[in-house]
Amino acid sequence: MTNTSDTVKLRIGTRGSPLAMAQAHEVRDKLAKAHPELAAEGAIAITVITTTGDKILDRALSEIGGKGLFTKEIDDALMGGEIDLAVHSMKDVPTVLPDGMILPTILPREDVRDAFISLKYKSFAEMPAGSVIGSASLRRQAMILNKYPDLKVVTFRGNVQTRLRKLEEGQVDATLLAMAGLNRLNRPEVATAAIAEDDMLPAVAQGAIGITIRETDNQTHNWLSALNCPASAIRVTAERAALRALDGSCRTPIAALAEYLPDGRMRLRVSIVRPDGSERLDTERMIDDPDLANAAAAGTDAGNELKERGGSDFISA
Ligand SMILES: NCc1[nH]cc(CCC(=O)O)c1CC(=O)O
Repeated sequence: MTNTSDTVKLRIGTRGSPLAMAQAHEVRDKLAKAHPELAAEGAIAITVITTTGDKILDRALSEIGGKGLFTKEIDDALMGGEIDLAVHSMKDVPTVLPDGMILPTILPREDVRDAFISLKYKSFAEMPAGSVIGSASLRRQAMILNKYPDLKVVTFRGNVQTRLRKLEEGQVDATLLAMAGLNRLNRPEVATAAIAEDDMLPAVAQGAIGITIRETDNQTHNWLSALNCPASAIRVTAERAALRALDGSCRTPIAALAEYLPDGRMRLRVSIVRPDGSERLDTERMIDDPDLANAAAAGTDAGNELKERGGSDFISA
């Protein structure tokens, strides 16, 4: 008699979107490769969990409000013991984790840039005044309006297929997605161009995948240690510390990017933008000998500086 539940050694929880599924499979494959005891067919189960963010498709995420739109239901399954680890796009993970949960693993980070996608134009600069760009991200909308005040932005959600159809129908002239997502879906050709970080600073942790587990689960923790990328973890830690410092402000568009320089130092850039694009504040920190602790300290410091400079007016606008 074969009973699959006997053979399952590890249960991965994930959202069901094509991108989330690709990420979960990547983690399963890496674990199976690193640990012979997980390599047998069926040793790692993948459980799909629907989140609030997956159910509400007709509104901007900022409008639905609250934190953890893509994580809450998965957190509950993890803490309730229905799954042993959860794979997340770190961009969607709130900066404060529920009690008893840890984030021991960040995979090697993908391309951090946003993709410009249009059937008519090669870049924002080519677009005539009044052209319409669809995005559900307050950060992308605000960054576009800040740099190109003559362009129009509208709220626009959906997967790659839906967006391409809407572009073809002419509902919008361009849309944006993360390069990382397109690459993981094996659809890099969908990007008309990658937008340089200087032109559009990415979201905190864009392009990074993180894995959460129960704090007490040493078995899973040990299995995962082979998968962590320390450099990516330090970068994400710096950016998330900045976000956490600014957090009361969940409607303020925030962007941040930590990068290693050729000399080994880390450069952290953080920006906040008014939703209508009318004002933008930037700051930067250089981190010598970056590690998790000094990256977090630099991020907190940068976030606090912007919070102070922006004041309550900017932050809750
Ligand atoms: N919920 C949106 C989301 N969360 C993570 C990604 C992309 C992948 C990544 O940044 O790691 C996306 C889609 C997008 O912005 O295009």
